[in-house]
Amino acid sequence: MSRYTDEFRRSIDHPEAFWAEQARRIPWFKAPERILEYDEANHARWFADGELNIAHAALDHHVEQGRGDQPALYWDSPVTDSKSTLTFREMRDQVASFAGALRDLGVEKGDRVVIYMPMVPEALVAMYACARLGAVHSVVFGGFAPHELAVRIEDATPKVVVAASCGVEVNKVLPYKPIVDAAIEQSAHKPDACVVFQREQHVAELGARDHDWATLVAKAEPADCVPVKGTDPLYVLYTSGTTGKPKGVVRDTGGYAVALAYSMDVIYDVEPGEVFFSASDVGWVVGHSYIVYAPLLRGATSVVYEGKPVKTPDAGAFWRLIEEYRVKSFFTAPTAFRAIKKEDPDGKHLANYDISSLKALFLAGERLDPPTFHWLDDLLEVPVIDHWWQTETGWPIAANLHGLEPMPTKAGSATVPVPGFDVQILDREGEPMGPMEQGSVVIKQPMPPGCLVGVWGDPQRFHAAYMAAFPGYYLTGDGGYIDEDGYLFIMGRTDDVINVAGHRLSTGEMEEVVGAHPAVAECAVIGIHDALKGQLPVGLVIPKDGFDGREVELEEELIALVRDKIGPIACFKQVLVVDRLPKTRSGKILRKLLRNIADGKEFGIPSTIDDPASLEEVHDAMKAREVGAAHEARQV
Ligand SMILES: CCC(=O)SCCNC(=O)CCNC(=O)[C@H](O)C(C)(C)COP(=O)(O)OP(=O)(O)OC[C@H]1O[C@@H](n2cnc3c(N)ncnc32)[C@H](O)[C@@H]1OP(=O)(O)O
Repeated sequence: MSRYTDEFRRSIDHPEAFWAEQARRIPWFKAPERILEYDEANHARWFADGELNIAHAALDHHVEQGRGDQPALYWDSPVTDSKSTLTFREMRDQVASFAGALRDLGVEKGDRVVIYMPMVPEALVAMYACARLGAVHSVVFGGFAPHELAVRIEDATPKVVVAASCGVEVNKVLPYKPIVDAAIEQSAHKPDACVVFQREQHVAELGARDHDWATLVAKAEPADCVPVKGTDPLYVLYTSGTTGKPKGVVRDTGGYAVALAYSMDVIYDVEPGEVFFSASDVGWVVGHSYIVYAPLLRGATSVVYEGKPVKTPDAGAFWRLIEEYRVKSFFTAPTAFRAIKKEDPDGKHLANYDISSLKALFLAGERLDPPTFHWLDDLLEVPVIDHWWQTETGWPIAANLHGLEPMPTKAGSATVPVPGFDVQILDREGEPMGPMEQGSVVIKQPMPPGCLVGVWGDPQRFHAAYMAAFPGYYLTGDGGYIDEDGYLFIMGRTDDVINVAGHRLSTGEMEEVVGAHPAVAECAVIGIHDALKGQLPVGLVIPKDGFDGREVELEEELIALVRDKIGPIACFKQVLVVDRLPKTRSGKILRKLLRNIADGKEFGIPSTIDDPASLEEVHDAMKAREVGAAHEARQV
């Protein structure tokens, strides 16, 4: 039996024994004795009686073990022309001081703190400071508009909001304070206080509710780590669902710490003292798991990068970082390499750098398309590893287990299920499917440690969204198949969630925004293939009777509305005005068919269609506006 097969079987056949063993990777205050339990809704709960603090495990513990002078973070910010290093000791001390400042504002165990910050070390300090107090952080990505921030503030009801005065994009400074103020204005819940970390690129004006980070910290006493239970929440991270309201994914503390520590070993193969670089953002789950928590838990150094793959200053940026910080494992989204490939198709920048420290490249956040895989595989002398996971799972579901038993790669496959994840493919009736048969990708209960334990404040939604479709299984929302060798192929979402540049977005939410425009009678937003960003949203709208404005103006207004309500990362840039939308006789818009047309695929006219002519009209409109590859679509 291979090492992988042995480990995987043990994790599935004897989960309690397997995870009790992995739990020894963590310095608990009180080691767990109750390893796996089920709550009243029959969902797994891990390490319920264990006591720990993840800030202690990731910082204080390493200082106590003699790593105090080792860098915990390398911050590299080409957009502000700055760099700095924080050792484990400095990081622990900054976290303890900021935790003291939060405590002075009344933050206690279980309170929520919303964090709206760019890729600066203080974002990580704020997250760890919450963890130190046992408070629950909820980080919101800086590319979200005030409305999105407001929805999250209203749902999480934080006592305090922590923000930076600004974010810095390639060539623009984005003041954050007006966004935070507008969000608090829109939210029914008002936090007691807002702490602002002032950046020199833009200093924010502070109001009555606001506190300056530096002033607060200067007078705060450092706070000790508050012991929390293994099952106590560490954070809430919102993710797009099929409806307008995002879901607050709740992560526990003990299971998450154990899963991350395990993954750093068996998947990413990073040892204490080595350097891990994840080019993402603290606002996404990749940032939470593999910029903030996992590297430091492992005693490794994390690179915090405030820049882009291209234009900061060029397509050699990642290679420069790998050389400069002697990065061993590097993780990013495929879209980042598509951007590099576009600017530097022959990979010429690579020749300027010594990347011999790099032992593996990991990609996730969206499907690694075979052309990008082959481009990287030809360019690099290290394994190019696609792996698949979700905000909900917090760590990889399927991967090539580089630290356990590297396997041959297959383009388009995330390789094999990670130990702990009993991945299965089910048909519509919930029956298991055979090799090569495509169906719903599900995970048989119990989910391993580290996965979501609920939707914040909404147990019903947790059950309905993930557990109800196939009792006994977690519904991933992705479709795919397993081949004869046990390799998993993820083919895309089975719902209306789209992936734009590695950002998971809801077309349903965009439809709510577009449909709220006074001139719009009906609309559909579909995700179409895009060579750079993976997918892009396109709107199709039917104006209200009597609409006498100009279509081009309506399009501009709708684009501005989505940018204003959701944010620039929605990349909503094209709207078609049509007379009718193809629907079934029961009134359901035929979105899959619309997607197929926009993607240039062959399409048939379904027998359930209400009015076949509507399809031809939309196809003509798409061709006229050069939407995607609609000109290649053929009716069969
Ligand atoms: C495995 C579990 C997961 O899936 S977790 C999610 C993993 N996903 C990721 O890590 C995301 C990967 N994508 C990226 O890092 C970026 O898209 C990369 C590839 C770097 C490209 O960035 P960029 O050129 O800015 O394009 P974009 O599509 O991201 O941005 C579109 C517009 O939004 C803006 N934006 C972006 N980030 C911010 C931010 N933090 N604050 C404010 N605005 C932001 C961009 O400037 C851009 O705006 P504009 O439309 O040009 O005005």
